[in-house]
Amino acid sequence: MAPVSYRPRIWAIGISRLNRAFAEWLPVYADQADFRILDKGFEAAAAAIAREVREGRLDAVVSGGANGAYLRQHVDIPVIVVKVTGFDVLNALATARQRSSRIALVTHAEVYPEVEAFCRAFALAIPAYTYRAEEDATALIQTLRQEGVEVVVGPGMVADLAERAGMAAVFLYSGSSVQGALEDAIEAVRLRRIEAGRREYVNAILAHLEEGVVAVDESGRIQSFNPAMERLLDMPAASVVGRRWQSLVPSLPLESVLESGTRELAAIHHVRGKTVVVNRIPLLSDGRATGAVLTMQDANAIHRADRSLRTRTRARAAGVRYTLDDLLGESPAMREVRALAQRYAQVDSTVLIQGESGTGKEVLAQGMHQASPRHPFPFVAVNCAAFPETLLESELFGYEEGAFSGARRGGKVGLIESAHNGTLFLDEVGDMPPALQIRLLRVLQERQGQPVGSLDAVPVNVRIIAATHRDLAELVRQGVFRQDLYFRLNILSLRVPPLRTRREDIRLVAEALFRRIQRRLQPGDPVPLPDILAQQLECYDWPGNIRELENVLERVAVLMAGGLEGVESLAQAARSVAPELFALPAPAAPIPTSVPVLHAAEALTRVSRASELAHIRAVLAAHGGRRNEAARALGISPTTLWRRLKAADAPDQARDRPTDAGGGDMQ
Ligand SMILES: Nc1ncnc2c1ncn2[C@@H]1O[C@H](COP(=O)(O)OP(=O)(O)OP(=O)(O)O)[C@@H](O)[C@H]1O
Repeated sequence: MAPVSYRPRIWAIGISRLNRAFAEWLPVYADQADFRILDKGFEAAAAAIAREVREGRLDAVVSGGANGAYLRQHVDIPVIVVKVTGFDVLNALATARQRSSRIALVTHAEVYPEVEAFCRAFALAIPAYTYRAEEDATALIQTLRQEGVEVVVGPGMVADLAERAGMAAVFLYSGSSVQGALEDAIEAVRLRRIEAGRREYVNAILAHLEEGVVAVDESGRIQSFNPAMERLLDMPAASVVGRRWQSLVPSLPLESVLESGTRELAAIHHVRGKTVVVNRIPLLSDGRATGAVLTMQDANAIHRADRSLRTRTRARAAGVRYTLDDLLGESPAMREVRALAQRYAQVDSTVLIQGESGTGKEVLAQGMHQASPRHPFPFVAVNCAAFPETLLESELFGYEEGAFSGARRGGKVGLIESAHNGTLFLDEVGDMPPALQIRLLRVLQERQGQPVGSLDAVPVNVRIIAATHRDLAELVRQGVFRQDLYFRLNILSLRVPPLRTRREDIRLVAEALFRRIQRRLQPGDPVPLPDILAQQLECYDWPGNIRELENVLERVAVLMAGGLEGVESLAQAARSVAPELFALPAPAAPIPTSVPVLHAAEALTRVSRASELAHIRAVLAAHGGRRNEAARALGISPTTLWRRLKAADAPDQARDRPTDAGGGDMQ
């Protein structure tokens, strides 16, 4: 808003008589404005004004007659023209009449209707003439002199010309009309500053909007053009303000809104290669449109906002629990994994994490997300092995309303889209059905997903981290995993080593996890891991890796929370809660003699499979054949346990496969 103390800077511009009148009246207003009298006309005056306006030193000018009319056309600030009232004219005529009866009235542009009416009413014949420019006035004065006119009544320039031509002259402007013009000029500056203050305020608000806004006046000329609109139309505001909107963007006219005074909302248009949503709103004053506003939004932005609203709850629910610091292990292999993960977190390339079950692949994926610039956005994890094919498809890609019977109203946003701007973690990617592999490949190649039943692909910005416990290269060789997808996923690669290959980590990880578990289970200071137990842990092979270690430690922690004294009782109790630790002569389990030695490589796989099987059987036995308990102890699901036993051709186990609900011996 205009500061209260602001003093308007005004020039009074006239020639001879008018300037004398200004000089007479200006002192009256000296306390309200800074005035300066300029004795110039037309082009010279316009050039001087333009200079001053450029420097920001002038707010308005006051002038009269043809000069005022000229300046109005040629300068960018308010020009207040001294107005001649009918009363002024009659006064001047009365003065002239005292000198001679041969009078002529010369006015700029128009003959005053009051004078005509007065002359008619009193049957007076006073010839009245008009002029538009200085040349007309000079020629007219010569003619009047030749016609014998003795007194000319007119504005300053006309009066000067008449005197120079040897006639008498009476100045037309009265003191009150000059006074009125000076007061109007002060008021015009004041209003203009208030308006400028308001415009600045509105522009400051508009500058912060994401939506493009243009405001036009009644004639369709642009008054405001915000930065968002500059970006959308790629036009700088400085070059468009004051121009006609219609000439800049003819495809989005505002004329109809200005004429009808009715708004048009949410119309879709294509402008400069973008799809935009446009609102056109008239600015009404007393029911009449005095301007209009057009707002424009990139349809993609609305789409994204809509999607993010729809997905917010889901994305939040995903949550991220781990950072890279939570990935325990100080062996060289684990240090290397953490260092690589830290580096990979900084880029957007797809990462493939390979490692046995329970080695911390998800911990690693979450840690990378947390260490990446995407950390404020969602981390969405999908277990590709956990869904039947069709369900996985709709979970991943979402679907449109009515895509299939049973489809939810309003459709459903897929997990890929939910991860927009964040990270999508595809766990067990090796188990992804072939039909979905090709769709995932498309997401990776084109960075867009296509909801089931929709023709439109939705652009997504996600970083993909995939993980598998399976040997993907081998699956490619067997033809069950697409080679092109494998290459796309395996851009950056991380291998998490199993715990048995880094035995030096076992104690350290176990101690840290033991503390963590105790803190979770009960308040108070955690007790250290008993040494006798730590030694036993170090001797074990950990087929279920850290997940299995965590399970064993949790059982021990529960046991110790119940109160145990003495090494003996601890060893005995540990034997009862974690019999698997005592079941095998670890670490170097002897190669079962039933494994025949063939080629070296094959023998190795057979050996590891056989030792795994022997171990599973031992744990199963230690748990009295209760598969669910044994699976939990091994850190694998009952289904996996069943599968392994079946693969080893154990028909006795395969017969009573556990149900998905984890039935069997669970209870
Ligand atoms: N290096 C580690 N440091 C600390 N905790 C770990 C580590 N590795 C695994 N864990 C713990 O083990 C459990 C299993 O980890 P995670 O789910 O990340 O394994 P995974 O390799 O993804 O297993 P799966 O292949 O079965 O999905 C988690 O509870 C995690 O806290």
